[in-house]
Amino acid sequence: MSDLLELNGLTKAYPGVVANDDVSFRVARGGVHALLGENGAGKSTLVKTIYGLVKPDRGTMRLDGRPFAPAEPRAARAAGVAMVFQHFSLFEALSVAENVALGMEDPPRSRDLARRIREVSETYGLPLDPHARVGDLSAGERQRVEIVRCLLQDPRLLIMDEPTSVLTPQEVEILFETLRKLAGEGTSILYISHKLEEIRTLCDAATILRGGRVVGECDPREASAAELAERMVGAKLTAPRARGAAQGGAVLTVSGLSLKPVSQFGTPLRDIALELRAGEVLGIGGVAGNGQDELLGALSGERRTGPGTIMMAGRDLSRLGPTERRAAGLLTAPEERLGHAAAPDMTLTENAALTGAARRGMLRHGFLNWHRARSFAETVIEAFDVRTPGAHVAARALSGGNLQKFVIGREVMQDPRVLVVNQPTWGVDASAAAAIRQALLDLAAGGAGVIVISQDLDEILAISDRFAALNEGRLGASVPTSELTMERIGLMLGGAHDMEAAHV
Ligand SMILES: Nc1ncnc2c1ncn2[C@@H]1O[C@H](COP(=O)(O)OP(=O)(O)OP(=O)(O)O)[C@@H](O)[C@H]1O
Repeated sequence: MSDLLELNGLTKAYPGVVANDDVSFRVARGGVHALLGENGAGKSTLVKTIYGLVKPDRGTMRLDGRPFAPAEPRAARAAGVAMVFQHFSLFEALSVAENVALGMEDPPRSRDLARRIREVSETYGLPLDPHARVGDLSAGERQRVEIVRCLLQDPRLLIMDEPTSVLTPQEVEILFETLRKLAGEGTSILYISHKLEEIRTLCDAATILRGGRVVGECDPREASAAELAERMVGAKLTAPRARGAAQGGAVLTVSGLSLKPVSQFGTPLRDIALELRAGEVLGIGGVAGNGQDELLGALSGERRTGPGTIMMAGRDLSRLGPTERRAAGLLTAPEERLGHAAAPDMTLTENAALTGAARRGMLRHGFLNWHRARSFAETVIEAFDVRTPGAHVAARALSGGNLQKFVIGREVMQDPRVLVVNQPTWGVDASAAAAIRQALLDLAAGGAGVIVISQDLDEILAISDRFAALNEGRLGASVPTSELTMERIGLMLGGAHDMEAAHV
């Protein structure tokens, strides 16, 4: 197999950090090449360089043997490079075809475009209706739109940054079949993921980055996931400590909680009830878009619900706003870290003050004590191993996983009575994910109640005492995790919990 892409000595520095340091490797034609590395290792910077979004300080690239230095994404696309980003960039109110047309330099007439979308989606097994409105599509279908948009450009290199984090296991299967077919036809794929088992089944080559440098190349099919993880971090991983917290009385009782969606694309919450005891972790699973964001919004106080629906140790919190709920000890960390959990242009100190001011004694006579805010931010950075030059750095300059560690650490370190987190380890590397899970377990062991909303079933099974499924805005009855099988979970996620219980 000849090489399609060749990187030679790529170097890119940001203030205080060398994101890519003399990076060289080759991607074979028709190869599925993984880019591995812990959070902040420099993976995104590297693929952004290939896609013309980042200009390297030094180093060169060759595509098909010819010098390649795209000044902007348009130039990279013209040369046959396509990229599917971690975050979707689609307009919900527009149709699939309209969204695809927006990303094209020279879109064909709409009837022709709809036909081409159908052709591509049939050829690659990615069922998609060109006239469907994007707002009505699931996360997996939205990703198909992004992929089909790339395929219409006939790419020679397709870059995918964490493509499976929002997909169900079935959708992952479909995606992998598509990628294998593309590779079989000669398209090269550069694939970033923290899910090492997936990399082992999909990829035929891997480059491992650590601290911006290439520290190894391997065939991931011949390495175990543990070996890959250890090469990424350069140390042996420790398994999470088991815990044995005694569970106390109820700290949070939710009953009759219903909520209308904010937009026509939202999910209503329907008569949700749950009881969370001190010292326990309740896992809430479900396919994306079944009310996870809405449930978090109702618990955080961003949306208000009827009186008596949210009770904390006998006190009615349902009419209180987020600040008052925080003061009472009910803390939350939403899924979307940039923009929701953290303000992108604010420094880490400012972001620490945003949610930590009251509980960490930063307010005096209505003024903020910046010294305390900074020292709280520094404590979180230290305790959660957030890789950044310091607390003065803006949230948007952190790599995704490092910002996630900061956001979770900021809440954990405020000593909550109840902590609710949504997708706590999304985009976080294996060792940092283990650290975050351990922090949640420790919090529960210390007597707090913890609710973990996640699409990662392995995660839920690893840390929860009980599991409940969210399906179309309804929360099924919870079941002790020790009694669960994958088959039963599948039925619960599909909304069949009561039927299933009746058969047991
Ligand atoms: N625009 C920027 N300004 C300042 N620093 C940046 C910028 N972009 C990235 N960095 C820094 O460069 C380093 C590499 O970041 P990068 O996003 O490439 O890592 P990554 O391997 O993709 O991480 P993750 O797995 O968390 O997404 C990090 O230390 C990050 O903080």
